[in-house]
Amino acid sequence: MPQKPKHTPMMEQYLAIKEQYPDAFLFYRLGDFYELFNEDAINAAKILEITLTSRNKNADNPIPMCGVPYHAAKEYIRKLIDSGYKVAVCEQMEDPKTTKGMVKREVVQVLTPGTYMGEVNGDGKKNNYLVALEKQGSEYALAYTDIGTGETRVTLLENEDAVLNEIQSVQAKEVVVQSEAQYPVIETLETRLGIIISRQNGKIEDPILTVVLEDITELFCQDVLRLLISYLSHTQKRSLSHIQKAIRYKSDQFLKMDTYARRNLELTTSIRDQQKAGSLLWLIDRTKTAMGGRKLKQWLEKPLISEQAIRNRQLMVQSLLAHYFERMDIAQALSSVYDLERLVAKISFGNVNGRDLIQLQRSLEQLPVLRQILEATGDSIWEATLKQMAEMPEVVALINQAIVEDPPILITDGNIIKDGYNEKLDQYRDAMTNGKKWIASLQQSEREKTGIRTLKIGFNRVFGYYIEVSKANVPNLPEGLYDRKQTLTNAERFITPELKEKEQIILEAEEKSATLEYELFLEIRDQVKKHSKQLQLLAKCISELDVYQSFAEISEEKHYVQPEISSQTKTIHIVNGRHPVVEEVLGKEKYIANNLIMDEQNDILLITGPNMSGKSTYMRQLALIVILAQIGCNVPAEQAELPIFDQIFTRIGAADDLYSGQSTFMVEMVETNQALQYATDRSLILFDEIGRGTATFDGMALAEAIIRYLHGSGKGKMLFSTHYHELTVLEHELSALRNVHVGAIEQNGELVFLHKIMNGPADKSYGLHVAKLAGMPDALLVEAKRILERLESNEKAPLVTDDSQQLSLFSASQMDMNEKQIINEITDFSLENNSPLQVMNQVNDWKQLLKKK
Ligand SMILES: Nc1ncnc2c1ncn2[C@@H]1O[C@H](COP(=O)(O)OP(=O)(O)OP(=O)(O)O)[C@@H](O)[C@H]1O
Repeated sequence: MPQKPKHTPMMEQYLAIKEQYPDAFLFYRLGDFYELFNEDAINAAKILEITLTSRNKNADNPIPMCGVPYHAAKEYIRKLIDSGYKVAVCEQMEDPKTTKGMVKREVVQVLTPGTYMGEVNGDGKKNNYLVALEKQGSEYALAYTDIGTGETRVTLLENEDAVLNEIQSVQAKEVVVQSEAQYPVIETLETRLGIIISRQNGKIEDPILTVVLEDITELFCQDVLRLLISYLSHTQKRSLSHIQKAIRYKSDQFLKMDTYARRNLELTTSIRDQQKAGSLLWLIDRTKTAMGGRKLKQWLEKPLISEQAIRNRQLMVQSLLAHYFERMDIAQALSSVYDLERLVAKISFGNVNGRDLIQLQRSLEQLPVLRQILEATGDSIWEATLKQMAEMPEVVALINQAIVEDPPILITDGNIIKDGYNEKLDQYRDAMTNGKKWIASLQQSEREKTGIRTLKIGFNRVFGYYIEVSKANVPNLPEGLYDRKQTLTNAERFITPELKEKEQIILEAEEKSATLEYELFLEIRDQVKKHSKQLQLLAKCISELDVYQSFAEISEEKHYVQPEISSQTKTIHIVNGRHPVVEEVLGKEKYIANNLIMDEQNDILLITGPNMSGKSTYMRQLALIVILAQIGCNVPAEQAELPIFDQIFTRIGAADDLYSGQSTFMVEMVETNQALQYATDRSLILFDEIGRGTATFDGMALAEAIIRYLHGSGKGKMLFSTHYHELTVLEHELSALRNVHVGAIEQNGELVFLHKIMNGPADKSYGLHVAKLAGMPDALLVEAKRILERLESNEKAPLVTDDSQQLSLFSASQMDMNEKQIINEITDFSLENNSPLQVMNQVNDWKQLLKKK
């Protein structure tokens, strides 16, 4: 049997630890470096662009190796996490200087994309959620938490679509499942959406679980939370005390939008580059704190459907709108508030430093100010907020008394604690200062004593304090005055017993004071930690207040109005509505506001109009107004009356499905089908040019069939834009359908888009106008016009319901040229512009033509 290559004891230790963390890069601490070996080293060297070397270069099996200095490790770890990997940090648990044999090492934390607390990319206005998922029968339980804020939620979902939707809506990078779990959605998450799947045995006990499960009664929800906490416990290996009790939510408590809709409507990122710029969030975000920014994003992703809850938010916004100066003061006070949520997490996680505590103090100092302002409004709606915004004077006082104004980043180096806070520390400091003063005065007294004006006192790490006399002056020293310590080329160094005694006092005091400061700091931290729950509640209040003032600010600046919302009505009545983002980009003067009126009976608006005239903008405008209304913000319109919608379905624009690589037409059909299946009488459906992705007849047939299917099906309100003018005749037949069009006129030979929505179907020949403007040959345009007219005369009846249409079209092509010409001329012939005599002559011409046949 071949012998296994023998490893050094260190490698044995490394391999044993690595075996426990197969899916993470193991950062193995070796002195001042973290080293990586084997596969880890090969891969990390590539990703981190660092040199790959090897251990035992000359041996038969050199071990690939690379390393990063410990003080720079943070950046490297961040890079790996950012690229979707995990990192297990393995530290030396003993001091190598005082340990005989192998130093004990342990993994102290596993950093993963879903649990990373540092900022990966962004401005802190984004949550980083870790999701846990379980399946039982056909049902799923899903829980998530942001370890940086402790916020935790759990829900039950009934199918795979709902799971994918929820996970994408919280933008999770990592999903935890049970160790042995195997079901299709896991594969979809991993391969199609590129989400990291982590496997975990859900049985690790952690004291925080009791808190997390406090309000959760359903066993299945408890299970998935247990899995979530197990994973956190396994990876973080430290106090999770800031994780909050889980909130059970149901997805039907919020306005539902699937991933497509959210993406199409560009709520939090633009379609073009997936960045915040150009999105609705980008436009309306006037929050002053990072936690306010996160709250706004959460609200935008989950608009409300409860009339009462929406009205509540509206009241807060109106109160702030009515009190301009108070609002300005609030905004200013909020600008001095730091990220309380993250500070609490850091405090309980144990990685808080002096600066963080100063930030906490500064934030808390704004509380009385904020309370005073809210009270000054005299509005009773702030009562609940005021109750929750408890001031914490003892925390402020503690930090104020204990921590210096500008503490260092490290908590082990001293200079954090203020003078006067702790007697012992003051004594050490006195000893240090007095000792140093004594030494400083020593130089003067010794110079006087010896008459050597160049004598000086110095300090080095090896010998401590010494008296230095130049070689030339040494003979002038009285014999036996000092003890000789060191000889240099040009000087001699001496010490005295008294000097050494003082030195001892200083060094001891220095060491003791650093240790004491560290201990005191930990005590203070624990003191503050006791207020975690209160601080979290405060963070919630402040972040909401921040969103309200943000709503008020944008509403005032952009002249948005408070919409009248009601779950009773089915009428949409928007006067001079605008698309908030397009308006912002174009400038208010250039944007043409439009009404959108759909009464109880009118369920479908069929929108026609030339390309680029503004059909999809008009449709998106409605969706964005609805969403703004349901998050409690004012809306871009002069007046708005809206029902409360439960879901928004969209099929808009040409956003290819980049994630799944499906064809555009397939995506179109998938999206359309979602609406057909799941829409209710309270849903909003936006269909933009359904059928465009396939052949004309296919497309038109599908479009008409979809309209017919939804008409009278009681599936809410639908806006349907189309190029197929043929569909406009449906208005005669379908009572709940109404035609509108986007106006355009020809002016000085140019087609001018009015961007104005008008009643009735569009004029049909814009396509030809555009072709003419593009300079196509006249002959071709004449021919196109003839063909168009022929098609139109053949297709007055809707296609799908009349199979013979295809036939009559076919027979039309069998006609001879003369007949076709006559029919075209008859169609073109204007009775109004010809005298009776001219008409008779013309008819005669046609008869002659027919005879020639
Ligand atoms: N109400 C408006 N006021 C001013 N400009 C507008 C308005 N609506 C749209 N536009 C401008 O017209 C452009 C085209 O709008 P949109 O994409 O909505 O047209 P469309 O009719 O849906 O086009 P297509 O049929 O090619 O999809 C927009 O980018 C915008 O610049």
